[in-house]
Amino acid sequence: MKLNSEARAIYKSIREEIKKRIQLRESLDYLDKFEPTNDKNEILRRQAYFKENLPKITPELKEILAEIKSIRFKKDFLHDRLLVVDESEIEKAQALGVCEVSTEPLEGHDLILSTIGIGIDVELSISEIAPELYIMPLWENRKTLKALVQIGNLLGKKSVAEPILEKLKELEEVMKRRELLEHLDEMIAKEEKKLNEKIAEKLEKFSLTLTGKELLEFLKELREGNYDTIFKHFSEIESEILEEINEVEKQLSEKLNFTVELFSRENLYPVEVPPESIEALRRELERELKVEMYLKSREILAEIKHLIPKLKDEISKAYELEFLRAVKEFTEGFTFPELIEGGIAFINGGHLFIKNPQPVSYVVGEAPVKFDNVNGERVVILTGANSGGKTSLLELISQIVILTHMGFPVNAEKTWVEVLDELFFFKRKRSIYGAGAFETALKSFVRALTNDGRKLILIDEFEAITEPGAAVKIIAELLKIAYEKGFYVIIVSHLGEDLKKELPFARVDGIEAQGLDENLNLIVDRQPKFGVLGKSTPELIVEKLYRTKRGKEKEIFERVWRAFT
Ligand SMILES: Nc1ncnc2c1ncn2[C@@H]1O[C@H](COP(=O)(O)OP(=O)(O)OP(=O)(O)O)[C@@H](O)[C@H]1O
Repeated sequence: MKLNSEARAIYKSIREEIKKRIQLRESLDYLDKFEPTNDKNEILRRQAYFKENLPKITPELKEILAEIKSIRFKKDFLHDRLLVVDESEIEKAQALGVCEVSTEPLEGHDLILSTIGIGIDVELSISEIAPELYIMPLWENRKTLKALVQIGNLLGKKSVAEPILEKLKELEEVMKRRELLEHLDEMIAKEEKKLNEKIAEKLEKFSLTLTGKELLEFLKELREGNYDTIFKHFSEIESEILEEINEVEKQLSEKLNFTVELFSRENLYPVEVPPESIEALRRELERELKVEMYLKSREILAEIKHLIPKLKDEISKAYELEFLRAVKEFTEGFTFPELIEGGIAFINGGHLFIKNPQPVSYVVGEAPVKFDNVNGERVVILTGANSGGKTSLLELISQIVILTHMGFPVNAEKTWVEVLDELFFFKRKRSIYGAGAFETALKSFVRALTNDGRKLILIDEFEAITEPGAAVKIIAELLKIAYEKGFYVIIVSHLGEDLKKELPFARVDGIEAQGLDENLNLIVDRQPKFGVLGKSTPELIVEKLYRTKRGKEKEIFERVWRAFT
């Protein structure tokens, strides 16, 4: 379906409304599949799709879907491992491109894998050589997996994320240690500090327990060359300190699942861990964890690899579900239009961008709905009060027509729409006057009339850019052409009376102001009266000014107002 630039702007604002409700970037692509179309079957197909799927959306899905992230399995070159293969396999192994390949063991790798029995046995496949490339993205996206499980439960379809998560649990232990390794320095520094505080306390207590009597005893033993006793006394404290050190090392070993000997026994106070010992420990731990990580990943992958294509499927289904959820949120209270031939009509349509709009019903052409004073007119002149809602009505009609052609439910209680080839919306340009503006407007209006096809042409006050006399002639002639070509036209005009004389086939509708409310605001019935010329009621504006102004101005407004009464 073709839209002129102002109709396209309305389409864009509708898209924006849906877009801003979509929480996942990947779901935005679905919106592109719903461009307005003039293919009736396609519209019916889209309606069937929404009718089937929108009821599945429940409110709980919003929060769960927000957790979904795409899981990317990227190929990467792992520098920590070497693959040793036979001369004949070298090309194939290199083509995998995931790690260094050689025909003999080389120095400097944490992991040696091999097809010829030098190191851990592997086959020539990425999942055997670098299983972490699959397992790590899954591990890092556990939130997505959990969300998929929840979505599955809500929709009554078991998710493959469930067995994947179950298997990934086997990785928890290694991962915990990996995390500890990241904080190794802090952890050791903390233990070191705690230990030194404890030793300081012990030393202080010990020095207090050395009484004067004991001191004299020591001197005696010393004189007699009885060093053992003295040594025994002092070594008590030394063994207590060593015990403390052992205890701390035991705890660290348990945490890291690795025998740790860090503290120097040479210097007992303050105890110190030499930086090179920490470094050596880190290297050792890293190496061990790498091997463990590799083996566990490989084992897990062997069991879940076949589930990955299904998982990818589920994720793209989740993106689609998020699109549908946003559509459902946007179209709450909307209904599906019926596709008919011969006209466009709706009952109680609500403008999308007016807060608490008064619902409006409208018809152009023939539709299976009866309104008084309506006889299937295809050309309508919309007249009436200033700020009555004429422009807003044209916008509402565009919104309903565009949503229909997108295959969406529409913002009205009941709707009938003929499938169209083109929608034109000519907006009034308030600020541009003069020959240039007139010429441009005339050209685009004529362009809208040239080709054949099923068209709806909406025009907002064409006469504003030329003088009323000429405007009647021009508009009347153009509307005759539109009528002859079978186009639907709704034109806002203050020249309703004059145009009606020229165009017997056209209907004139009117939006009317009913008076002023207690705050002197215009009370307008936004529902146009069919077949009735709408008065523009400037006397109400005059009355408002007379009632709100003071002094000399008030007197003048009063005189003008009296002229109406
Ligand atoms: N159905 C409605 N319900 C509530 N408010 C509405 C409705 N239609 C229009 N309005 C409000 O009325 C005001 C005037 O609307 P609009 O500009 O469409 O009137 P208009 O008849 O085109 O005015 P003008 O004669 O100045 O061109 C706007 O503020 C709009 O939000």
